Amino acid sequence: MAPITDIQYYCFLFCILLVSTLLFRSYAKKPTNPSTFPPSPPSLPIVGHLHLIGPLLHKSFQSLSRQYGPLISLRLGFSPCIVLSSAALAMEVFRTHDLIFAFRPEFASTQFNIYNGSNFFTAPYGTYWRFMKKLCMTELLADRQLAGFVGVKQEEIRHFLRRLLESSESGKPVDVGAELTRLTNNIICRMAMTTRCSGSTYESEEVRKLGDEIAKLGGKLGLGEILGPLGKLDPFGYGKKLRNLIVQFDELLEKVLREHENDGAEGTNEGKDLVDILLKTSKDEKAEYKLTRTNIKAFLLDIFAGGTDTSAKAMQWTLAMLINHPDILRKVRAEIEFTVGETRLVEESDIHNLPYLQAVIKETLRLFPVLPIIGRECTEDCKIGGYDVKKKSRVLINLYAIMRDPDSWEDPDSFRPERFLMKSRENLQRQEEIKNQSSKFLPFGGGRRGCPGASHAYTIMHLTVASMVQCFDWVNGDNGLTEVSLEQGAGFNLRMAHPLLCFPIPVAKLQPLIPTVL
Ligand code: HEM
Repeated sequence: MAPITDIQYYCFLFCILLVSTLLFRSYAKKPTNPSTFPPSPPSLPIVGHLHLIGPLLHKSFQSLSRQYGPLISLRLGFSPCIVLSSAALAMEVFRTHDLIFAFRPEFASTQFNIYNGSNFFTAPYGTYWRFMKKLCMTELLADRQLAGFVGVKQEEIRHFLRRLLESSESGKPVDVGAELTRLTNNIICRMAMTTRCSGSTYESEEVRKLGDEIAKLGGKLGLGEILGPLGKLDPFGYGKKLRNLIVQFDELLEKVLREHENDGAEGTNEGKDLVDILLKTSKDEKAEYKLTRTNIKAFLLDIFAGGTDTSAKAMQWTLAMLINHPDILRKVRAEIEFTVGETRLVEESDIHNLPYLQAVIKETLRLFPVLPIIGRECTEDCKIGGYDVKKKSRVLINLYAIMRDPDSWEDPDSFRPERFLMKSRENLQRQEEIKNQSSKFLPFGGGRRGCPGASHAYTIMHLTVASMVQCFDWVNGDNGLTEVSLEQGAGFNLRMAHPLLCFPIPVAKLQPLIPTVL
């Protein structure tokens, strides 16, 4: 069958909506007391509010919330949802009602996942989720465990710098996004399984590619959500493709698990990778939850699909902002030069002495949260912002709007890393302001379902961006323009609309430090 175009896809979705909504409306009941429910913009009979939504969902939600308030009720085709766009309301979800909102909505696409029901990301709040969360925080993604991978991260960043240097020698621009994705994938892959794959890089490379494709297809399938239950019909076969990819992923992981089992995973966790820890836990008869083989593979899929592309995209935005703000790039470099000197490459242990670099990363995540919207579902009726929210409502939290809200942030659309810095002589009011940032700076979500990989993501972003700035000057490779286009691409992730192509120019005195052979 010839590949379908996006236009055909949208037309098809529209036709199905037209027919099915007419049927649905004849059965649907109106709420008994609509006035206590969140306000809703005027809707059309068939598409609901779809006509108000552009290709950038987070931006469309942001402009609707500016018009109708920070809590609105929408219907996107067949999908009703409540959209929340202020820090105060997010805190009601993450703090006041954290427990009843510790669930994720069920998406039609999950039925194409052969691990459905075993993933950590989508798991309902219950024994399995609590067990995995604890395992993440105390072992898998605990600082102690991550510290054991300092060498892996350093080595992979050296490889990355080497590749940049080779590109600069070839005179061709580098696709920065592709290189960063390769870097973050390689790091996660080695952390998860490479202690046993080091002899044959085939599995790790394949797992990396599949994880990447699965994440992309998952995003595409999300579009079918507007069909509601009809999305399950999988009109264009994306679901089938997704299932096939996960089956391939599964076969590779089986091989990796068997290799690990043959080598044995006894003793302490020291020097062990994530698969070792997961296998050891699955054999623990006294564990509060009996981890299955499918749980292990589903968790690995979660961290490949959710933990690599995210950091890579955030770093692309950071570099773009630094190219567009050369004065800020100079400050980051000066800080590195002052702290690290010019005789060695920056290391993980230097990061805590680089507050300005940290502020730059935070400011980028504030302006460009790579997961701009997060979904939660409540298990009980509750009140948010004084409005009634019904049990099982799908609540979408617009992190993008929250972190650009003029009521929370001064000059919200400007890139000003200084807002995250506190000087020792700062007045009390400013100290209080910085302390309060945690309730409105939410790139990793919040509450008990907040991202467990934040600490790892920060380390990778700090170290990589510091290395890129320390070793190279960056010139935009797009048609000789000085500034990088900050246009956002369509999709569920906040990505750049155009590939970030750049010429890395090595800083002469540091070039000899980039290893030629690793
Ligand atoms: C810049 C990088 C990253 C960003 C911006 C990010 C952001 C997020 C966000 C917004 C959520 C949803 C939180 C919520 O519902 O409140 C999330 C969940 C999650 N993230 Fe990340 N993430 C990043 C990197 C990572 C990494 C490196 C890993 C793993 C190594 C990871 C693993 C997860 C997992 C497993 C969940 C699901 C947690 C749950 O449902 O309990 N993330 N992330």
